[in-house]
Parts: sequence; C-alpha cells; structure tokens
Amino acid sequence: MRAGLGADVRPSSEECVLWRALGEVPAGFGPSVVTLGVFDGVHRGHARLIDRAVGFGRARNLPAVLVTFDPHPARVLGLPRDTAALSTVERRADLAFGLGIRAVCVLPFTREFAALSPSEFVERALVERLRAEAVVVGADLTFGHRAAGTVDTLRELGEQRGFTTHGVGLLPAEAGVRCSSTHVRACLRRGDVRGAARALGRPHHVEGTFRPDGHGRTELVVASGTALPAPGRYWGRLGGLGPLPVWVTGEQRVIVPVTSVRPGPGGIDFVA
Ligand SMILES: Cc1cc2nc3c(=O)[nH]c(=O)nc-3n(C[C@H](O)[C@H](O)[C@H](O)COP(=O)(O)O)c2cc1C
Ligand SMILES: Nc1ncnc2c1ncn2[C@@H]1O[C@H](COP(=O)(O)OP(=O)(O)OP(=O)(O)O)[C@@H](O)[C@H]1O
Repeated sequence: MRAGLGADVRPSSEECVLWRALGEVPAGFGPSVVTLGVFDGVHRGHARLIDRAVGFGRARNLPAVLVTFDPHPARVLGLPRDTAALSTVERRADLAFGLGIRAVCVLPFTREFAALSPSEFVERALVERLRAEAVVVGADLTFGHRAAGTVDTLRELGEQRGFTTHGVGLLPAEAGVRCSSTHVRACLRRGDVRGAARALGRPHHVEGTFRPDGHGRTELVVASGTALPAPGRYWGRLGGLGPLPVWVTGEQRVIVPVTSVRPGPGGIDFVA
C-alpha cells in the first residue's frame, strides 16, 4: 500500500493501494465508488462488475475501490461449501488493479464481523471510511448478519446515507450456469481446467514454492486450502516454459518434469 490517499487527494493515475483492514484507509479518503464481495479468482462476472464501478468512477472523477472479505465468509462460518481459494488476496488485488480498480480494501472476516447488521456494516465501511457515492454489486449480493442484507437493503440504506446503489445483472458462464467462484471450483474438482478458464477469462493460476522433488524433476508445493485441479495430468505454463505436461498429486503438489525451474516462489497456469 502507498500512503497519502487522504483529504480529498485523488491518487495519481499509476497509484494503486492495498489496505488490509478498514483502519488502514487514510482519514479523509474519498469520496469513492465501491464494489463489494469476495471476488475470489476475479472471474468474468466479477470483471463485469468491476468494469461498471470503474466506469462510474471515471465519469465522476472518483477512485473505484474494491472491498473484499478474507477468509471466505462461508469458511469462517463453517458452512458446508467448497471454499478452496482460487487466488491469494494479493493476486485478487493485482487482477482488480489491472481492470482499473484504484484501491482494494480487505476486510478480515471473523465471526465478530459477521455479527454486524447490514446497516452497521454500511455505516462503518461504506459511509465513514470510504465515503461511497455509488456502490456497485451483483444482483444476488447478500451481506450483514445472517446474510440479511440484499441489493434492496443497500438501496434503502443508500437513500438515507447519500449513495446510489447499482445492481448488475449476473453474467452466465455457459448456458444455464451462473459465472461464479463456486462454478470455477466445481470445474477444477472434476479436472475441467478448460471450463474453469472459460469462466475466469484466463487459465487458472496456482501459486506456491518450486523445489527439486528428489527424482530429477521439480515440484510446486501449494498452501493447503488452495484450489488445485483434481489429481491427474494437465498442460501447464510456468515462467517462460510450456505448455508442459504437469501432474497434480493429491498432496497439494504439482510435479513438473524438468529441472530448469528456479527454486522459490512461483506459479503455474493450467491451460488444458
Ligand atoms: C458485515 C457482514 C456480515 C455477514 N454476516 C453473515 C452471516 O451472519 N451469515 C452468512 O451466511 N453470511 C454473512 N455474511 C456474508 C455475506 O452473506 C456474503 O456471503 C458475502 O458478503 C459475500 O457476498 P456474495 O457471496 O453474496 O457476493 C456477512 C457479510 C458481511 C459484509
Ligand atoms: N456472474 C456474475 N455476474 C455479475 N456479478 C457477479 C457475478 N457473480 C458474482 N457477482 C458479484 O460479484 C461480487 C463478488 O461476489 P462473490 O465473490 O461472492 O461471487 P461468487 O462468484 O458468487 O462467489 P462464491 O461462488 O464463492 O459465492 C458480488 O457483488 C456478486 O454479487
């Protein structure tokens, strides 16, 4: 994050910032246009929403801010859903910056945070800190305690607190299927990396640490909780290499049959 985005000072055109809590938003920041949700993977549906927010921001000369929750709310609340991470928070932010977002604000999602009512959340995050003038969300957004807030709730609160609310129609991934992080995770679970790429708008990318595997090959070790395709053989791109055949094992590892990969942090794009 870079400092100095306060007191009605607009960021310069290259400047993008990542705040890891509401408390990191500089006093006096805003006004702004905000888009809201988890945004794991930043798929094509998310990109539609971000485009809309960035467009509003440009038209009003306001920075577009993406508010995201981490970890995934369903994981924190123990809901029976696959919440394997499609992207780290840093990658999520970089993808959003690439689409024109100027600031990403990560809200650590805890049980205590989940207990905030829709109006408390709106007041603390959108009004006090970000001074939202417009809020752009998908038509199915829910927020606040017991997921009680909807786009209509947001619209009512906005009318009272001085921001406009814009619900964006949901983009399908393919006929009859909404483009969602859940859909991408389901594609990966069945090894359909092409389906995942169609929804994401790019190949699924997995980050981790490369190291020699002791058998004349290289392995990428990924953190638990990361969404990997089902165990099996795929085509991957890494660094300047590929596509190469790669093997996903059941132990959060991807085997690459070459030794020329530099050990250390890196990632693989699953292209087929
Ligand atoms: C302040 C706040 C409190 C929340 N509390 C709950 C909750 O009690 N139960 C729940 O299932 N989800 C809760 N959520 C999660 C939302 O319902 C929703 O999953 C999240 O905001 C992501 O939005 P989306 O998946 O609808 O795009 C809360 C979200 C926020 C911002
Ligand atoms: N297909 C879509 N088209 C337009 N907006 C979307 C689409 N999917 C999600 N959104 C919106 O993007 C924001 C972020 O949503 P979120 O990350 O919760 O999406 P998701 O893909 O449904 O995630 P998950 O499947 O993990 O619940 C929300 O405002 C949501 O309404």
